[in-house]
Amino acid sequence: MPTNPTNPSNLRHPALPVDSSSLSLSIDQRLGSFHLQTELVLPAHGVTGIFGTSGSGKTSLLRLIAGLEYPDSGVIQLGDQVLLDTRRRISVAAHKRRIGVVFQEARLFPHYRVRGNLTYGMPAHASARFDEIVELLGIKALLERMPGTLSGGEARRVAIGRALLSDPQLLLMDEPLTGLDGARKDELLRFIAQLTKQVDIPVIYVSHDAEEISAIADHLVLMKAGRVVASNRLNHLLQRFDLTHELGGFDAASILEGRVDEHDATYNLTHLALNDTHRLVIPGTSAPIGSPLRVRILARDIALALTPLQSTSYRNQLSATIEDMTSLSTSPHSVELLLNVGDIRLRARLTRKSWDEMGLHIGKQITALIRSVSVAHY
Ligand SMILES: Nc1ncnc2c1ncn2[C@@H]1O[C@H](COP(=O)(O)OP(=O)(O)OP(=O)(O)O)[C@@H](O)[C@H]1O
Repeated sequence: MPTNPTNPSNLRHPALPVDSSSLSLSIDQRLGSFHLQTELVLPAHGVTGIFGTSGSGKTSLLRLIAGLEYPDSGVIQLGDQVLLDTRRRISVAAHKRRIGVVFQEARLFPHYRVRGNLTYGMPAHASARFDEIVELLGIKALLERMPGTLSGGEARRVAIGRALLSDPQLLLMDEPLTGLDGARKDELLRFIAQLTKQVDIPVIYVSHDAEEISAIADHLVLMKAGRVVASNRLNHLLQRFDLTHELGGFDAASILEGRVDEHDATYNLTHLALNDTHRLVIPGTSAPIGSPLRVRILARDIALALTPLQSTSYRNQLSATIEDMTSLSTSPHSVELLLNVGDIRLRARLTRKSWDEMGLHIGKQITALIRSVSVAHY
């Protein structure tokens, strides 16, 4: 990779607001007829999902951050460290960026045992974390195995371990679940979601799978044709009616974070506290009491009633106010609603006929009905 670019562009890259360890970037790159023009400031903690249709520029963006590609012009800064500044002819080499990368395929060294793969590129000071990370990834029994003998999920976990042991300041994951089948994919997805909570390294997670992003991301960057359409907290973007189409693939839904309050062993249900006053009954989980849990409720899985119902199979009845409503030209039979449940926002979808017949309006108090069996948890 060149360190003295000969093509400084005349594009202006405005100063970006930088938190102590956030990632900020301003990139301009032409790849054939494709033009990546991206300005972003990403959080220093948690998982940022990069979502967009095929060819929107997700992988190109990741490769630029990793230092595997060099843009026509741009600035990339991780915390107070400038990784790239084409105008000042600064470019930190990929291997010096302290960025761990996990690709679509594990890319393990075939002639090294798992142990050798894990320690490859591990700085001496990171060796103290070897046992902890091996434990966390559940790969102790695999240490003496050759990569060719591993299952896809095992190999992916080793690749994640190798990236973590390189002592990164930032972890990039490019579709790390590609090619895994349903059960293994779910298992590794839950595992990565847990891992990102335990390891306080910011993660950028590229995927075109809405379910994966819903399970894992705190922040979402929505890309289209090389540009950032929106960048904000996942929940915030999911509430935006105007992005319903852009978030194609995401069913209109709400992501809620709660705490496990109680397990009902008789019926295998879990009670989740959403806040001081609201609870949800969801399918049973093994999550310990008090632990955080994320749930996703699809807009189409919420029904409304004017008053609480007495005899009903709906296990969840939340008192709510209609905060906003719109109709989308793509579905003229329905209306999109935003419900206010205390400090929580819920998206709901009804037929326009129900909206009219029930005399609903913005500001009206209603009861939101949610079937327990419809709630997905991660
Ligand atoms: N070296 C290159 N030369 C020409 N075009 C390129 C090059 N690299 C990428 N592109 C084009 O840039 C666009 C963005 O590619 P990129 O791989 O970043 O998209 P993506 O969002 O990751 O897609 P996918 O979800 O399919 O992996 C595509 O149209 C691709 O064909």
